[in-house]
Amino acid sequence: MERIQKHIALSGKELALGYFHQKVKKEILSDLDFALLSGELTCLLGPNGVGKSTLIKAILGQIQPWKGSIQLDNQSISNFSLEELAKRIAVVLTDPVFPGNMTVGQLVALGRTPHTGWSGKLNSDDREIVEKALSDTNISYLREERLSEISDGQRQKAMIARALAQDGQVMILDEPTAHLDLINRFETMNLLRDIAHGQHKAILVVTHDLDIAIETADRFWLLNCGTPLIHGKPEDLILSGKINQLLPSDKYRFSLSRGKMEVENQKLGFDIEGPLELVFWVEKALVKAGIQGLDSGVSVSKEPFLIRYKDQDFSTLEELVIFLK
Ligand SMILES: Nc1ncnc2c1ncn2[C@@H]1O[C@H](COP(=O)(O)OP(=O)(O)OP(=O)(O)O)[C@@H](O)[C@H]1O
Repeated sequence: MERIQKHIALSGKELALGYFHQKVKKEILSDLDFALLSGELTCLLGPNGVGKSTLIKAILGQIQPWKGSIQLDNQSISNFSLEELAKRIAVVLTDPVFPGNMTVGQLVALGRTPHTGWSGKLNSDDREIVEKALSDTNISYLREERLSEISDGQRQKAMIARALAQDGQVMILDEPTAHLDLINRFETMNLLRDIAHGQHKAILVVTHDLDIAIETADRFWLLNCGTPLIHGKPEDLILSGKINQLLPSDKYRFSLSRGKMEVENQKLGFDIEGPLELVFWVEKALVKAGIQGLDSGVSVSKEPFLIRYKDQDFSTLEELVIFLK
């Protein structure tokens, strides 16, 4: 099989990261290795407080590793000034503060700041890059709109356009879908994947949005307390069961057939017969209603949808639950 050699844009080796809290050393991440590949959308997932933002801060040069090193294009990031890093790594943080009266065009133009210096004066190349960033994110029509007068989804696209205008090889986004509805969450992540693939950028997204990440990411990094970073294609991590690393307890499980986390259902004291996909939802409704034991089984059929219990037919689960209670 031909092996495709991927370009490692950013890597970390044997990293130890942490903080001093009242002069006491508090190590958050130990012995951490990672490699962020160009041309891919990578999602970093892990529970609250595990150290995802801490890792991002280290990549951005805001905190220094206690041990190990981070390499950007095979050079230690400690060799780069913060200005140089800003030219190469664009970042989109969760709750950025920009004046509401700033226009989308002005925000995206700010992405050129690391290249223009203090003057902020754009030359024709800069203007072209800003226009391209607006058009790549499909928001050219918003150029003159004020940030306070556009939707959360549009503002997130504008933030991504600003990061694109920065024209770095690496883009890092901290929870870019946090305030968005389902469709905008998909759109944002699909846009990021298109950018990673089309412009060969290495994109790292910190997210708690497992469903959308499974649909869109090329690679997962799973971070958990005290264990090495697990990485791989989402589908490989699901099939190998490594995805369960994200689960806090046995109460939850990752359903292979449904592709998402589920609460482990208590075992019912009766049978439900019928097509599997219908049985699943009948079981869910009965468990939620606290119905665990019945005198006889339940059957469910499709077309017409009917639930039968003791010779009686119900056309909705609501009717069945009312009857059983
Ligand atoms: N400036 C700081 N000084 C001391 N401890 C800190 C500091 N910032 C974060 N921490 C601690 O580091 C740990 C990791 O925090 P971090 O914000 O990196 O987690 P996270 O994985 O990004 O969490 P979340 O998913 O909630 O955003 C937490 O225990 C936090 O309290």
